[in-house]
Amino acid sequence: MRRRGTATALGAATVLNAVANWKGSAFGVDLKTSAEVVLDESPAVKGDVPGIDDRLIVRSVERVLERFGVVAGGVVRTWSDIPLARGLKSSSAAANAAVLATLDALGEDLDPLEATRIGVAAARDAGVTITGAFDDASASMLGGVVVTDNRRLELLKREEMESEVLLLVPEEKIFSKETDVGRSRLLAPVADLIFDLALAGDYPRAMTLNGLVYCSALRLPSDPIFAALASGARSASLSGTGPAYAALVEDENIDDVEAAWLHLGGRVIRTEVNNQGSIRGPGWRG
Ligand SMILES: Nc1ncnc2c1ncn2[C@@H]1O[C@H](COP(=O)(O)OP(=O)(O)OP(=O)(O)O)[C@@H](O)[C@H]1O
Ligand SMILES: O=C(O)C1=C[C@@H](O)[C@@H](O)[C@H](O)C1
Repeated sequence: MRRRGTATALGAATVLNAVANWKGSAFGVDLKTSAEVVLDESPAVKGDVPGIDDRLIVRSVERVLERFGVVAGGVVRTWSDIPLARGLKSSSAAANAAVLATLDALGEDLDPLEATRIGVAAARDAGVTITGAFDDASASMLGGVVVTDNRRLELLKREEMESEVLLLVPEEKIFSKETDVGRSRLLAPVADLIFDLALAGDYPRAMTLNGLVYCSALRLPSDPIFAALASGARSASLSGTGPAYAALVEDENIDDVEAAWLHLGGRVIRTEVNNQGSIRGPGWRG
């Protein structure tokens, strides 16, 4: 038996970080991770991604095999243009791509949210997340903007959103598992208010408030948020646990926001909200 499967999943950016109160909101962006899974009769699943801890993608493949009662080994590989450990959901995209590529190899189908929950369980197994990050995983899988309850693994809302997106990506890496959970959770009552804004569909205001609150909790600079707003961005926030920032920007202001952010150091990526979501089968491959 030798079966090969492929898939491509999205990066995402934050409207509301769920670490404070387990409720989160995020939107898919046009950055991608592709995975290839080759299943065979070898005794174990192995990762082949030089320089990256492969436990997350190996567990993602293993959990899909367990779900279908298949005994197999093999290899999982990924290619990505999502900067790692910056808050842009590289882990959610890697897990989703590995899950979908395994389904592709097996010729099996799962409801997209069930597939997402398998990736979240693998992220917990691999210890790369605080809440399971079902918000990020759903945005990566479904595209558009989502609002979720990460404790109950429930999708509360999803809608399409049209916007250009700018990302400021500092050099430094911050792994989600190392975030300051204690300081974040002190702000849970404020996060509840941001959640109400997100659930009401007021994503820009929710996002900017989230950014100010989490920059303060995590002792990260809020200057990129003010610089983006001063240059005409509709909203800006720290993304996830940082250190990257995301802004929703109208076409005519993109050059100004990009110039303001370039002054702050780091890389600026121009992208847009992706409403299509992750796809199974051959696609983009970095
Ligand atoms: N392309 C990839 N292939 C395999 N594993 C990956 C890949 N990208 C990320 N990962 C896994 O995800 C881990 C990083 O997860 P982490 O949550 O810290 O970063 P992030 O998802 O980019 O940030 P955030 O969750 O704040 O958006 C890596 O250590 C690795 O285990
Ligand atoms: O690890 C986690 O549980 C999370 C990490 C960040 O990406 C957050 O944005 C997300 O809401 C939750």
